[in-house]
Amino acid sequence: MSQLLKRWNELAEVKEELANRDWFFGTSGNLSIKVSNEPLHFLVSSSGKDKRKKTNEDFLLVDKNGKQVESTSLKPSAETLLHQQVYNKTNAGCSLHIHTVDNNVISELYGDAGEIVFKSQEIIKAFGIWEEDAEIKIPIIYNFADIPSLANEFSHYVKEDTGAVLIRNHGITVWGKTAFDAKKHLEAWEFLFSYHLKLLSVKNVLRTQAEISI
Ligand SMILES: CSC[C@@H](O)[C@@H](O)C(=O)COP(=O)(O)O
Ligand SMILES: [Zn+2]
Repeated sequence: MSQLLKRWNELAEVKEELANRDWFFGTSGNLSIKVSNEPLHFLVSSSGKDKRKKTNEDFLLVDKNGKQVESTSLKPSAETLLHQQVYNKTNAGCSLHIHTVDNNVISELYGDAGEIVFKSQEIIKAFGIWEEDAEIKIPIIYNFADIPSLANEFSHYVKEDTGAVLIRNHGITVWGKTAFDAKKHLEAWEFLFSYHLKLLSVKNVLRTQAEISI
């Protein structure tokens, strides 16, 4: 099997899993996977498609400048520039972007602080951090409508082969050495966001109940 087909199948499998989690609301989200280093070529999702559907037009091959390698009527994701930053600046092999209600709410709650820190959660081990009471933080950047400005802001946080950035009221982009790593990190981040929001809302209910019973 060619490297291209292998990577296509790998990305298609990840896309299907994220779709099964219902993480592609209203055509949002995009995915990419590196196919070769020299020249740098990666598969990226086609723009504007319903990512829950599986078709043979789901991805197209682009180069380090985000240009189609072969002539096609398909348009690369509107956010291809962010994926380019990942492959041009690191040795990552896969980059995933999704919009969820939880990641949007977290980004709005902590957007002014510019980051959110999580600690003492077992799932932090999914990021390869094994110390007791470990901390992990994710930066939150402004959602520039102009994609080159967004990609420029995003690039300040693209330093290692794995990482993640929250874009305020937009979504999360996670990258990793492999598709397996990127998906694992994405799931761990969404777990942390969901846990945190649930904890805040339960605490709020308990506080209200305590106030009523005074
Ligand atoms: C309809 S979601 C908004 C889009 O502008 C974008 O943020 C997104 O995630 C999907 O864009 P796409 O061009 O399909 O990759
Ligand atoms: Zn998006």
